Amino acid sequence: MLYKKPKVKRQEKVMKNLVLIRHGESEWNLANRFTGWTDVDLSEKGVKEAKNGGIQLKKDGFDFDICYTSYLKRAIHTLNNVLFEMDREWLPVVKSWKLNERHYGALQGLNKSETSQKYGEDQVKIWRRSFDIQPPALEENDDRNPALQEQYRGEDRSVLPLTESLKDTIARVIPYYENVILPEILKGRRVLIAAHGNSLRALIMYLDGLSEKEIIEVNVPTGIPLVYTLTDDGKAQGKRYLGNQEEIEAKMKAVAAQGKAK
Ligand SMILES: O=C(O)[C@@H](CO)OP(=O)(O)O
Repeated sequence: MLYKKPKVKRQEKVMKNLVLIRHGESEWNLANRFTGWTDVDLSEKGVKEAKNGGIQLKKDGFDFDICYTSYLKRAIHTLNNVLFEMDREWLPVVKSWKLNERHYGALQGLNKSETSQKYGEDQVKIWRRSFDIQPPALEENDDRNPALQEQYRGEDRSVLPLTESLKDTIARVIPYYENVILPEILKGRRVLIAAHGNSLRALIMYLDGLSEKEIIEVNVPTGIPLVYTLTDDGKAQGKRYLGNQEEIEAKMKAVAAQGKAK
């Protein structure tokens, strides 16, 4: 018999992975300074964390077709180190300032503990983790105004921030995700996003459908791959951090504690 009727298989929902990674420890994470759009590099430990992230992804059998990152070198260098360890430096990488860290306004450069000693831990937690309260803004004529920086020279000045709340960050991260990244995922491309504590919190809030209260307690550890399982239409089904869960828990607590007066 030449033709055998194929057995009909039950149609299974195709699951897709989306991997997020926060940059490794930066020089200003190490110095415990508010960073935002300040373009500081990774610390030595941060480079190791990024490399370990890549080693872990490779060990767990992950592969990607396209990567996204911000305009800030701590995220770009993290992605480069991950891709180096995976022998995937040839992958296409798309950069956008829409994935930048939340703009921390006039707090940028200040030490988080000293700021807590001066203004109180409660105020610092509001600045760090409230949903819609902006830190004090930069002056227009401040050198740190993105409108005066080369990286943003192609942008309409009116869309560039002088400070941002998480809500403001969501207003740029999520449209970028929905309009640029999600269509690639839906086409079946395996996506890796290397970004920042608060631009990833914006994405996590959206993917997990968290409330304004729930997102307050979410802290993203540096250099640890976060794997989302998505349904074939892009809805998040679950997520997990790769690696030693106790270490990851300790890293999240350390991020939360950065605002302590000590
Ligand atoms: O300083 C920053 O830009 C961010 C990330 O490092 O800090 P925080 O965790 O305080 O929001």
